[in-house]
Amino acid sequence: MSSPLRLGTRGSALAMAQSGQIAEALTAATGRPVELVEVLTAGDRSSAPVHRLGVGVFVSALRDALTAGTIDFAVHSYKDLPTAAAAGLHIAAVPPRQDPRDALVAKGGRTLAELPPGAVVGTGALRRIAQLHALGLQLEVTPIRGNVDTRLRRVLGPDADLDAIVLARAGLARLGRTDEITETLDPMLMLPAPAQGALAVECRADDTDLVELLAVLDHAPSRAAVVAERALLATLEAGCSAPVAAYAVVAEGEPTGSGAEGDVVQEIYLRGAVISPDGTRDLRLSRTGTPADAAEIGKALATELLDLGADSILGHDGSTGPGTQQFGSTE
Ligand SMILES: NCc1[nH]cc(CCC(=O)O)c1CC(=O)O
Repeated sequence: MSSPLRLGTRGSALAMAQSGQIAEALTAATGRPVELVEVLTAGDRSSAPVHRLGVGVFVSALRDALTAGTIDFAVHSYKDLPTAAAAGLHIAAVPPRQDPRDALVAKGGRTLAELPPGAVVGTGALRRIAQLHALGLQLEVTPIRGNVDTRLRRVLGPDADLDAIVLARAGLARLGRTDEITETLDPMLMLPAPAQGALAVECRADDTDLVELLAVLDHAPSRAAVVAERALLATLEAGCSAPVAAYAVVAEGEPTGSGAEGDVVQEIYLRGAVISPDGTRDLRLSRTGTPADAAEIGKALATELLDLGADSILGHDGSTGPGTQQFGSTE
C-alpha cells in the first residue's frame, strides 16, 4: 500500500470541488490514494479588493507549500496563474477543459439582449467590464468580487441589488450551479479569459515519478489551447486581469483532399481581443494553425494586435491605458 499523495488546495468551495474531482480522477486512473491538505492563501485571508492584493495571491501560498514539500501537488484554476514559469515547479497535466465561456445570471431569466438600458450588471474582471461596455447596451457595469455563492446572492438572494452578473461558466459547473445560468455568452461577444475553464496540475519538477504519474490526467487538445491563449497573453505582457481575452479550440480540420484517406488533421483556432475598459477601443483578431505550433500562433496573434495599437489600450506606451498596477488580478 502506498501512502496517500498530498494534494494542496484552497478551502473555497470552488477549489475544494476541483481538487476533489482531480483527486478522484487520479485515484481512478492509477489506484493511488490522495488526501486533500488545505492551504490558506493571502487572497482568502484578506477582504481587500483583489486588484490591491496583486497578481497571483491565490497561487503563491500553494506554490510555497509545494516548494517546501508540505504538499506533493496542487490544482490551480489555470487562468489565475501568472504567465511567468515558477522555478522548480512543473505543470504535469492539463486535464480536459470545461466549457470556457462566460455566463450571465440575470433576474427574471433574462438574456443580455433582454436587459433594459440602465440595468446594473456586476462583474469583477476588467476584461468583462470592457466587453460589456463594448456591446453598447447602455448597461451600468459595477465591479463585484467574492466567491461564487456570494456573487449569485447579489442577483438571486432576498437582498439582491443587481440585475445580473457575469461569471465563468466553468466555476458554476464545478459547483453544480449551471441551472442558475440564464445565458451562456457567445465568445464572439464575450471572449473568455486566457485559460478560463482549464486546470493546471502542478508538482515539483524534480519529483519525476509524480510528474510521470500525473501525466495520465493530461489532455493534449486542452493543453494546446491553453498554450496558445497564454502565449498571446504573455506576449502582450498583460497580467491575468488586463482587458485581454483569448479563446482557442482544437478540432479536426478540413480534410486536405489528397490520397491519405482517414487521416485526421488537427487544427487550432485562436481568437484574441484587447479592449479598453470603457469599451470604445476594441481590437479582435483570429488565426488558425496546427496545435503543435500553439505557442507561435499565440505570439503571432499578439504581435498583430500590438501592430494595431494594443499597447496604447494596455497603457504600455505611457498613454492613457489602464496599466497592470492599477488593475491587478480581478479575474
Ligand atoms: N479568480 C476567479 C476565478 N478563477 C477561476 C474561476 C472559475 C473558472 C475557471 O476555472 O476558469 C473563477 C471565477 C470566475 O471567473 O467567475
